[in-house]
Amino acid sequence: MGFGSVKPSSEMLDFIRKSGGYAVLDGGFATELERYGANLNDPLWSAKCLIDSPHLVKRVHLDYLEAGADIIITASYQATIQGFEAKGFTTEESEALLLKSVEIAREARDIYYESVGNRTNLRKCPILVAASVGSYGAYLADGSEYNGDYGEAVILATLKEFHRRRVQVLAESGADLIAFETIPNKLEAQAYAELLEEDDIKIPAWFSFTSKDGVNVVSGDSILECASIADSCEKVLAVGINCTPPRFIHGLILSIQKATTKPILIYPNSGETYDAQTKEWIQSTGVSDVDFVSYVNKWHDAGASLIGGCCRTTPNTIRAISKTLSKGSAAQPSEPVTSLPIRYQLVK
Ligand code: MET
Ligand SMILES: [Zn+2]
Repeated sequence: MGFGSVKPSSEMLDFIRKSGGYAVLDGGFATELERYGANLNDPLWSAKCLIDSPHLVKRVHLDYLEAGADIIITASYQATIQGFEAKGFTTEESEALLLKSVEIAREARDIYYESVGNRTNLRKCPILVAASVGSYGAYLADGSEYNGDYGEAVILATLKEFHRRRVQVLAESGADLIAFETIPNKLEAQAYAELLEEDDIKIPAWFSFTSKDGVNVVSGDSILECASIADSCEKVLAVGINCTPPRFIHGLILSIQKATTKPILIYPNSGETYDAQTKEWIQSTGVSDVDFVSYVNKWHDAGASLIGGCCRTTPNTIRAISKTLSKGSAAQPSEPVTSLPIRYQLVK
């Protein structure tokens, strides 16, 4: 199934409609890897497991699929060619590791489909694999993805150059879409939008920003301006917020709606705060799964249609979100989708 001349955002709306009015995203990926014993204290963070424990990456994808995720996000958040090269990998090996992140997610999806067997017919929609692209700040691994402060030396061209090859490789990887996650500022959103257009990227993308005050994105740039950049880019199929405390989500959904009619995605963290110095989450401020899930129908009613969790959320959170939305949603799938996952193809 190809997009033809149809806009990605309307294709996503169709996907959501077929899913019964919403789709469930997965939850914290690195969090789960750590729960399985992975040590992520490394500049590559979760991407380190692509090198030393791919079996855990597959396991975590499967856990989220079993918990009810309709869209799974690859372990490439902090996987960059520059980061792998710094570890001594060649450019070719680094690109192969990026591809591997998508291969593992696709394998997990195949295993899941096989495991549910005939019950696949009961699925409301195909499962999508979203190739994660974390921000430049995530590569720096100094916490600047949470303040968006890259200094004056980093200009639009720097960010485009930094991300270009990685985006090209992931676009040809067999993923269904690219998930630009935890975008901390306007400049990086602009860089992604220009790359998507100039490099004739053949798969669509979502733009997901991060906020720490519920008003602006973490750099202080206006969420309205950020969402407008996403709105203007035809290859962007959904716009939203991730890795942001649950208490800010409702207001941010209302703000994003002022800038775009594209589907809105939200996958908040647990509400705990990340300490970039100690590289630890401060536990005391978080909300429990029960509290988290109590917001979910409110977010859906406010207009979010793609809902999941980010750091410190778990398969239990996703299971609870899936259950809550299925109870709260009056809409039923309008038609069963029995085919294997669609591969989005943009034809210019
Ligand atoms: N998808 C990524 C993960 O769950 C997002 C991290 S946000 C810092 O690990
Ligand atoms: Zn996160």
